[in-house]
Amino acid sequence: MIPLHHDFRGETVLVFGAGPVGARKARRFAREARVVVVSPAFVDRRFTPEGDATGHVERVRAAPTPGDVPPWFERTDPALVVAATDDADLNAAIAATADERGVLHNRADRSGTGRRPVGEVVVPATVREDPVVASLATGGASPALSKHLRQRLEEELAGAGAMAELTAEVRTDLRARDVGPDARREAVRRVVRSPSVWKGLGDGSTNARREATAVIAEVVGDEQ
Ligand SMILES: C[C@@]1(CC(=O)O)C2=NC(=C\c3[nH]c(c(CCC(=O)O)c3CC(=O)O)Cc3[nH]c(c(CC(=O)O)c3CCC(=O)O)/C=C3\N/C(=C\2)[C@@H](CCC(=O)O)[C@]3(C)CC(=O)O)/[C@H]1CCC(=O)O
Ligand SMILES: NC(=O)c1ccc[n+]([C@@H]2O[C@H](COP(=O)([O-])OP(=O)(O)OC[C@H]3O[C@@H](n4cnc5c(N)ncnc54)[C@H](O)[C@@H]3O)[C@@H](O)[C@H]2O)c1
Repeated sequence: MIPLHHDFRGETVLVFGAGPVGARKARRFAREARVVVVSPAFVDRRFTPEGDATGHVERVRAAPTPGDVPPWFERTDPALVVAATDDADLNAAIAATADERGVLHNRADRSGTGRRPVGEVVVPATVREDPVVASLATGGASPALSKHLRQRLEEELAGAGAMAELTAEVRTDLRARDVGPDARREAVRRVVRSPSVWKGLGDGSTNARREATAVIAEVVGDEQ
């Protein structure tokens, strides 16, 4: 399986089932999308989006049968549908409806590395250091391992978002100074590898910027 990144801003994600898994997926997608969760029961779960997102999750109390599934697609026009109920037949009907309509779908009740239709997506564990995002999956083999590796990567990626922003600025500055592409590439490479810049990011962006300027000067001189 090959990971891709989707932009869900302005889109709707339709989730069936509000157990721990449905709630987790709803929080995840509410970071960007409008999320509608359909379930007969909502037991004491958190539905506020992850991170600093301001979106919200719409909860609809209903217990659709497989035959009731298509009208939900018409009502909400989803970009992605999540089947997270504890009813295998219903989850299968949700997946089949999505497949017929060419809508991306995720089945919470199916793991394993067997072949999936191309519209059936797996939700990875993610580490976010905006704008950096790392996703981990095990081809459906071991979600517990994905979670464990995600926790380990969280430490590894601390500061990566700030590094992405800093190097984007560095690239823009070097372009403005008419530094040629080879020197620019070398300077940016040295910045992302520099322990002193990473350390500076931990201490605040002014320190990081100063360290980066010193590293860049080694490549292109220090004229402004
Ligand atoms: C990564 C993560 C993302 C997320 O869901 O947000 C995610 N599962 C997470 C946690 C987790 N899931 C399970 C456990 C208990 C330990 C265990 O059994 O292993 C734990 C750990 C825990 O809860 O501590 C059990 C489980 N998972 C699936 C089944 C279905 C089945 O086999 O029937 C069952 C068994 C149900 C049963 O038998 O009872 C199915 C899927 N779970 C996936 C993703 C997809 C594969 C990703 C991959 O390729 O690795 C896939 C295929 C479909 C999908 O959901 O997209 C999230 C961690 C988020 C984080 O913390 O970072
Ligand atoms: N992907 C994962 O990480 C993962 C982890 C554990 C379990 N699972 C699988 O995913 C399924 C969901 O897990 P869970 O722990 O949240 O289960 P759960 O049993 O706690 O929740 C199931 C939810 O589905 C709802 N539901 C029942 N009938 C419905 C209907 N007709 N329409 C809409 N919603 C309906 C229930 O009210 C409940 O909110 C499990 O059955 C299991 O197979 C997946």
